[in-house]
Amino acid sequence: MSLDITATSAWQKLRAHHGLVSDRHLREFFAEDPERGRELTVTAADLYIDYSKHRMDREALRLLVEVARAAGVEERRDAMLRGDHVNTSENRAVLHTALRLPRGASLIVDGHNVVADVHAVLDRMGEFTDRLRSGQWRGATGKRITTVVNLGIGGSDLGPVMAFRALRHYVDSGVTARFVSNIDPADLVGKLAGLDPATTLFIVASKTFTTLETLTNATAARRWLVDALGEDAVAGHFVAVSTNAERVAEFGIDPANMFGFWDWVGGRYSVDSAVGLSLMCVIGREAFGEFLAGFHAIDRHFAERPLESNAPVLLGMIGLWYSSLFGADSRAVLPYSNDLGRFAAYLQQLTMESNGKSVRADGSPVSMPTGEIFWGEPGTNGQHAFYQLLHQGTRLVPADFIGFAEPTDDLATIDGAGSMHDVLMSNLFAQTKVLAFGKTAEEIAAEGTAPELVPHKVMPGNRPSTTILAPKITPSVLGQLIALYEHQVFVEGVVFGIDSFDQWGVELGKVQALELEPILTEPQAPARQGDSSTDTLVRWYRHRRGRLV
Ligand SMILES: O=P(O)(O)OC[C@H]1O[C@](O)(CO)[C@@H](O)[C@@H]1O
Repeated sequence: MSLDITATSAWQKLRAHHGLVSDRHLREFFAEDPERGRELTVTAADLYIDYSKHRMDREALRLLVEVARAAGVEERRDAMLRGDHVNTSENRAVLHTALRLPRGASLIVDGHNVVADVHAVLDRMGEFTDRLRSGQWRGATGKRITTVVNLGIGGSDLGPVMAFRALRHYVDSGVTARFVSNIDPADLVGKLAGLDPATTLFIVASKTFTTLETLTNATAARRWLVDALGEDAVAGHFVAVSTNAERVAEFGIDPANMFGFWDWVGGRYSVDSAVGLSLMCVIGREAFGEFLAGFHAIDRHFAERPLESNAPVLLGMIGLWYSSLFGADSRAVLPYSNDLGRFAAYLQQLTMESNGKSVRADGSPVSMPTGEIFWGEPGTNGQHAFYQLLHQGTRLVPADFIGFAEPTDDLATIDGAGSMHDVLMSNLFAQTKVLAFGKTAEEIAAEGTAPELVPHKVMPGNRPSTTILAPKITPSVLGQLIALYEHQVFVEGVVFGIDSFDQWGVELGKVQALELEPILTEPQAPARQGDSSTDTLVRWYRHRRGRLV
């Protein structure tokens, strides 16, 4: 039986305490507890995390930790880390943390040391990328490969594409990358534009090697290559990343050019597996090793720190405080870094595919809202778009601000005296301050504002945020940030009592799309799907495509 956390005394105490503090303002919390800005912080590897601007006192934090304990977060964490089958609906271990264990470590799962397997694949990836980057690996015409095109979707795309952008300063060898995911042909056509088949290598990345989008794009890419260079060129221009050697071979890729991983790596947890091959191609094996070391540093923090000072536990429980008790639907992720422009999109799969569930592991219905909706854009762009709602809207949107001490690029300000990066960071600090403390009607009136304008200008404040600071975007820091969110998702999932590692909800749509496709394309197919909306939409489409009989 899965535990219903809401039936525990720990939850009831938390709920009761929420009733006492939920109407209080962050201004009051800071006035009563002036040290909270210094003390409600935690350091995890290179990350400095300030969680003081949350609508809670220290007692609420204590009770949140009590709930985490009552839910069995420590036991479930340890079970995951040692390879128990915590993905119960698929009866699988969940071992993305094994992907970043250092060489020489040992983790015996079902009688087998998985760390040795992980490093064997990493070594093969390293050898391949060394050859590619040094120009030893040549295409069919003898030319060096200058572009790798990753063909994958979901977890086989979002991680590499996000990290490639974030780590653009580490692209160092004349090999660059492009990423194609969508079955919309515009994606492949757009990304192939300007590429020379002779200098292009495709990485077909698919855990299952059955995903329609990826196999369709891979087939189209193969045609593009063969049309230019002939069938014999395929071997030198296609490699695969998958757990399914049989399907890879069927597709025509030599299994010698396949980089494997295992069913205990979930797609959305796979950027640090062979799925990161495209990233390794452009940043090299050493930088990729630093990326993995960053994940591992947070894994250790998560495994070893008491819950009271455990960053993923605290942040996961704070997320739950808002989603379960304040009814907040979403969390904004606001990196003050243009290079993290795809970070929110990456987190959307991580958090929403993991925790968007309605039943607990034993099939019983959940007793609280699950799955925070993650969204966001880099600052300062978001300030000129949706921050109005964050500041004065009626919805409560907790936000994660992420910033860096050192810029990846810097330029002088208008007067030539300052640094644009300093301006960027002053915006981050200003936004968290204004969100938390706002500006009262009295303060606005005292500035001589016309009385009728005062209500429009009131900044209510009491809008919570976490601030995560790091020295610089390096491969290690990026790994740390990803692992920080991976483990938050896990913590929340344990409290919900759900299986955070399956994704049954995406299957039916795939099946129905396969059923509908011939109805859209075959003129003689009966255009009836049984419901009047789908029938009418299909008829509209067939009509516009000249296929209406
Ligand atoms: O790597 P694959 O097997 O092609 O799957 C791609 C993505 O599709 C999903 O299964 C969802 O449809 C994701 O979980 C996964 O990351």
